[in-house]
Amino acid sequence: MPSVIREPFAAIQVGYLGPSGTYSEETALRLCEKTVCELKPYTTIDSVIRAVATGEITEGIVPIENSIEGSVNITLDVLAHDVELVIVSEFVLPIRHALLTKGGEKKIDCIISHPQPLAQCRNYIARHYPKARLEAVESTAKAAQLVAEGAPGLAAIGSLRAAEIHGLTMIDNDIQDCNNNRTRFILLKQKTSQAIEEQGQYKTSIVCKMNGERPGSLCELLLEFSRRDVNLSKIESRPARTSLGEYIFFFDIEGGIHEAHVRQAIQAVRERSLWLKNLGSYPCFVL
Ligand SMILES: O=C(O)C(=O)C[C@]1(C(=O)O)C=C[C@@H](O)C=C1
Repeated sequence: MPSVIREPFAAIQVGYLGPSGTYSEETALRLCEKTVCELKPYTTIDSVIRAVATGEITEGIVPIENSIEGSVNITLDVLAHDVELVIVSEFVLPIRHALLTKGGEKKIDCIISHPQPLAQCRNYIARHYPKARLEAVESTAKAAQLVAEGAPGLAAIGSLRAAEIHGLTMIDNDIQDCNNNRTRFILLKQKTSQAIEEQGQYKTSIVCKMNGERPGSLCELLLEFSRRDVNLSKIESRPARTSLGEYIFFFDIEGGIHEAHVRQAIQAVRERSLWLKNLGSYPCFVL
């Protein structure tokens, strides 16, 4: 199977975090299985998102949340502050990390990976390589590339697919701190009138900055959902970037914008907010 589908005249160009061998690429390949599209690697997650925003590519696939380490902050921050894009679908990928070296050596001085996998394998590293230096790079495949090009004593944390692509040897597998490790990816597009099929379970993502913070403000905002029987599947706060201690809130709402109670709850929350961005309604991922 080619690692990148190259269709020079494809109307859909999907950007992902490269180089070849990342979990993001694996997700992009699965998502694009049935479509003719050109897959384009980028060196960072934010450059993928920004390339969709400028129209350089039509779609971008980026990680947003992991079951061990939580939110991918760069994705949340760029979506909230820097671009006007919508989420059109989500995909959940099981993540199984391996420890990879060039010649199968087990004497390791330095472990290289993306910050998320380094955190997802924190206990394993502390138990087996407490003295190893940790080095964070842009992606797991970039780490594999560096190990392949570097001196002995370097190890990468990444997938078996990355090992195969970059010619590394797996010295330990399934090293993530929890077995059921999963990362949720989202597919982003520019804002157009979103087609909703009105079938199946939908999810809507929003981000807002509350208007005023007095005792009970967040509780009153949450009541707008509960009063309308709208369930939330995720709440996350991030710095508002206005002042220390000021936050913005991300909500994942069960239901689509085509459902009246969801629309009304969002409108009520908008009225309690300084600003609110609708990040899109999209079908829930089902395994
Ligand atoms: O480095 C990669 O392989 C990626 O696709 C990035 C990423 C992430 O940012 O969370 C994706 C899934 C895994 O959780 C680990 C790393």
